[in-house]
Amino acid sequence: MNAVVLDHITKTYDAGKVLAVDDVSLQVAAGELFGLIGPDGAGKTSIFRILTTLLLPDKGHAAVNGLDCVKDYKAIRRSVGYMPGRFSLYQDLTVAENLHFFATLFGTTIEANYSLIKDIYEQIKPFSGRRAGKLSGGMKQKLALCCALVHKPEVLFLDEPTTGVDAVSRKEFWEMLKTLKQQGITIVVSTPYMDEAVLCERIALIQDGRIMSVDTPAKVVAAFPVKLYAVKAADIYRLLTSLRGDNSISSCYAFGEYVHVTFRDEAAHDLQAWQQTLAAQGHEQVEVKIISPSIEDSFIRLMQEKQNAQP
Ligand SMILES: Nc1ncnc2c1ncn2[C@@H]1O[C@H](COP(=O)(O)OP(=O)(O)OP(=O)(O)O)[C@@H](O)[C@H]1O
Repeated sequence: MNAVVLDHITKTYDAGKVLAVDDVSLQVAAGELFGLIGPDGAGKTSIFRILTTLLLPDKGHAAVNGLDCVKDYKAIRRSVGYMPGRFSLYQDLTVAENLHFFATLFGTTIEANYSLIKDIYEQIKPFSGRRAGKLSGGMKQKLALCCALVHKPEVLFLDEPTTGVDAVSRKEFWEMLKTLKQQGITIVVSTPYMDEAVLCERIALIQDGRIMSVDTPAKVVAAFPVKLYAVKAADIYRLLTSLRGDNSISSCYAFGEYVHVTFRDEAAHDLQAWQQTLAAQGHEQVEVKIISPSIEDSFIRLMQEKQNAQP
């Protein structure tokens, strides 16, 4: 069964002036760890708010566990956990008080479902008397996750849970999600970090309210239609400027210390000859290689294809 269904969902704001979600359809299977991947303003929060019954769509239907997000909102609210992008915690309440508060809201107790949160809560238990406002980002994130889990939800919605959190806490967080998944919970998580996409079973790449691709991370990357090259030189800015002036190049963008390049034609490009051409143009310490695309490369490619398709 599908745990989450979006069927041609559209959402606008400001009397239709802002199109936040544009005819989105997708399904998440029960027990899946599904990622909604896209930059700020892509429409991720709007989708989460529709699925958690906090926002009405303009058009389309949405369902969670077979329940309609409009008609069955009360039943959905009981059966889902939601960790909003900006922390949902009460800053003046302590760690223990926050957790107790959320348990009481759902008519349960911390003890009733303690096995589900135990591994996560044990990590913040030494600070149980500390006010939430005085916790580090990583600890707030763990507490917010415990609060979203305390009523044992069947589906967990996590909106950018790792934004603003340090690298170690991010890694730990994804480990926790894997454990929760093993316990049968369906997880829908959004992130602007493309490197986190590979940690999901399936992903939807979203931009300007539209889904550009839905598949496993491996298949999204495998669908990259052309060869991808990485070029570097001592002066990366100068290199980028001269590559942008080359008509045979279809796309080029800075990517870490390299520039990623695709060509208009798929003829074999002699790496050595290209390196020599760039050196003859005055570029120093030139390095050219063929690379495998990442999710971010796929995202950029799909975005460009979308832009090119626009009239
Ligand atoms: N209440 C609102 N009124 C007007 N415009 C809004 C409102 N909420 C969101 N928007 C706009 O709708 C679009 C989608 O926003 P949304 O918050 O759903 O995206 P997001 O991917 O979650 O990004 P972010 O991480 O920045 O929240 C953006 O252009 C945003 O500015």
